[in-house]
Amino acid sequence: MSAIIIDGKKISQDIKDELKKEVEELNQKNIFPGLAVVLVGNDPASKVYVNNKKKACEYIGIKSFSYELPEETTEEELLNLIDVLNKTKEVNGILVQLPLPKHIDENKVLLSIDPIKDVDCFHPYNVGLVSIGKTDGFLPCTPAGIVELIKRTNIEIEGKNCVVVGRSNIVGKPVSQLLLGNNGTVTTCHSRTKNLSKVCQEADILVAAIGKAQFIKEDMVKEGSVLIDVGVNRLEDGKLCGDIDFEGCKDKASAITPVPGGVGPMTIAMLMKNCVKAAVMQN
Ligand SMILES: Nc1nc2c(c(=O)[nH]1)N[C@@H](CN(C=O)c1ccc(C(=O)N[C@@H](CCC(=O)O)C(=O)O)cc1)CN2
Repeated sequence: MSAIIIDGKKISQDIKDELKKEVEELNQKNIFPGLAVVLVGNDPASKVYVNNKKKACEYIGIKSFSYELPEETTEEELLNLIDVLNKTKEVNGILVQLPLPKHIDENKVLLSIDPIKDVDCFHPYNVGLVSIGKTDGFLPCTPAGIVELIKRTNIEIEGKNCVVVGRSNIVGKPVSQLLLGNNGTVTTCHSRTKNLSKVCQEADILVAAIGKAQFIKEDMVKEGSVLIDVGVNRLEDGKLCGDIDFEGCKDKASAITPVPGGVGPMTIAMLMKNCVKAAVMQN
């Protein structure tokens, strides 16, 4: 069997085009969405992601306010900036790029963002809303991107055995919640899960968010399953790869996301969607 390669680049471009139109209509009603993008430190990957977010804003017509702060920025300075952004009317969404430098308490920072401007959907208030099935507000970007990829490929989630490998706050836990909200039967696995291979072999939809290059091998996946790869790992030769052994699994799956060009671009598209939603909610 030859799997459908789910094209995250194309689907994310479709979403950005839809949002561009929506923003043009909002502008007619004097609504001008704005996003504050905050980067602390010198992490090279974070710099790339932040630049891509600013480019996406420009394409869609969202005004971006950029704050690139030095590595030595104190927690208090960052909290003060967020306080100002919380009160700035032109800023509808606040994004603090993660990871933050070690001396800054990430939870404290995420808690300080006004939930109505929390376009990453990291604030416990918004996380709570998603967990009780309220999905008309902000949705967590990578998890919502995964669900969107599945739906736009016309794959049914309802009644499917969904296995999520990874339990991070950014991906594993929230994607499990969203799949459950879509009536999937969800198992969340982690480093202490017993018989992981056996659990994965039962998956109709397998989401790999482990952070280990090519961890999911062909013998761990079911024939005809849908494989979603959240990993972004760099191999010794400098090439990017996911948490799934793409070459080994692609002929066994019915659909699979590549890395790069699968889930990654969807994270930014869904962030943009939340920004537009934020502007609408605040007006
Ligand atoms: N505040 C946030 N911080 C972080 C998030 C987040 O959603 N909000 N997620 C990740 C990083 N991230 C977005 O910020 C992100 C990661 C990867 C991609 C992406 O498009 N990946 C490409 C490959 C990229 C490359 O060439 O290196 C792909 O998979 O095709 C986009 C966004 C952690 N921090």
